[in-house]
Amino acid sequence: MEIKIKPGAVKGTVMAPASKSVMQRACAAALLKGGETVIRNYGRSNDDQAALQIITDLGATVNYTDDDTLTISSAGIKAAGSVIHCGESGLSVRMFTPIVALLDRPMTITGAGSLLTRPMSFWDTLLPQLGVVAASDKGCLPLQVQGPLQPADIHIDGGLSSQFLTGLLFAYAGAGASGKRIVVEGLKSRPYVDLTLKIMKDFGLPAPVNQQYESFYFPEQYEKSDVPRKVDFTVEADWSSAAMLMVAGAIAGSVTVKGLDVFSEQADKKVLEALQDCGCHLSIQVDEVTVRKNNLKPFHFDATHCPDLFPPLVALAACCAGTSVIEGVDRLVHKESNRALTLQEEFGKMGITITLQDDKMLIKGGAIRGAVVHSRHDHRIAMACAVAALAADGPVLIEAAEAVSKSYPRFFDDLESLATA
Ligand SMILES: O=C(O)C1=C[C@@H](OP(=O)(O)O)[C@@H](O)[C@H](O)C1
Ligand SMILES: C=C(OP(=O)(O)O)C(=O)O
Repeated sequence: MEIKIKPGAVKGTVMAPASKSVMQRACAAALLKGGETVIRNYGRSNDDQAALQIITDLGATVNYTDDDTLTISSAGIKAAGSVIHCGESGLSVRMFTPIVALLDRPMTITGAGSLLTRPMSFWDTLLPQLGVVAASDKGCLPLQVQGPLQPADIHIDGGLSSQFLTGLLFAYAGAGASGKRIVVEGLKSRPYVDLTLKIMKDFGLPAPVNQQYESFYFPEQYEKSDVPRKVDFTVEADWSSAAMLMVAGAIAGSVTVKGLDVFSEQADKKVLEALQDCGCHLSIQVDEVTVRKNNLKPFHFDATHCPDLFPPLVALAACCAGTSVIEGVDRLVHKESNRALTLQEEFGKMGITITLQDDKMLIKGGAIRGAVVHSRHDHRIAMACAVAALAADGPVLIEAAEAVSKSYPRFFDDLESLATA
């Protein structure tokens, strides 16, 4: 699908979509908790649908109650088939792999698109330490696993992705880990682990003690949770998607994003710091944020623990008078695309110069040219190009724009609703 974005001002209010990071975790938690779970404001992205399909294939029943609500019923993990399909979701494959390995039978875990080339060799070395026979295909999907996983004291590397740890924390809880410790070296994307722990607690799962992100300890005895067996859970709005809309406001008019929780654990809430630093008008209420255009000055931002902010912040930096610096480039290699390179190449087509220097990205703000760009099948590249197009000197045609459905299927409708001409 090709989408043409015409430059122009934006003005209006948009309700942020549900967070896929929260929705997918809620699916895992509902499966492991058992009993009935009501999920309100459920996510509709492709990644959310992948998670719902996975828990269905692991024995849960999903019923759509109304337009906003679904109910998950689970009687523990049971697989009817032997293949689990994770679509294109990195979180789903990494979170559900150790959960699938709780089963005492051979299972195949696979996926599609960019997920087929993302690194999974972590499991080849880690799962055998937990009594699981595991084999990837030369470090990639499909993965073959045969459990049951038995929690043990382990030492892992947290530098590549936090998602492996998220999966292990859920699986340890599901296996009733007691007196077991996961020691983590160099954990990145830390707020995502906070989100995991929060959702575990919301669902009454036994959560470990977080010892300064260096070790996660499952005590021998837990305080009994007072969370009822039936959980009624509302999926928060997504700060990652909202960041795109806020940047649209900062560079091209005025946008209010509603539904956001300013007390959220979500990593990408940190976008507010960059918006503050670049000098746009910012009004932050408890559940909405308004961003208005102003003369924008360059900013310096560390995205090591919130890597998904690179694409919207590159669009923002392209409109700042000077060179902005974003740190944490190493975190981008294994996303849906190699995002540092795809940002450099696609923004280059729009006349924006991006230099990669060690772990830093330098974005020289300047005139944005109308151009033909390609999403590279990466949702955040498609959205970032669309937002930057608002400030271009001519239309920007985005090829393979359907990529946005991975996280934000309504993105182009919402952007269009903000157009003033
Ligand atoms: O746990 C999550 O929901 C996510 C964690 C992050 O990945 P890494 O931990 O690999 O950085 C982020 O980039 C991804 O979009 C979602
Ligand atoms: C990297 C992302 O997601 P995942 O790793 O879950 O595929 C993303 O949404 O930008």
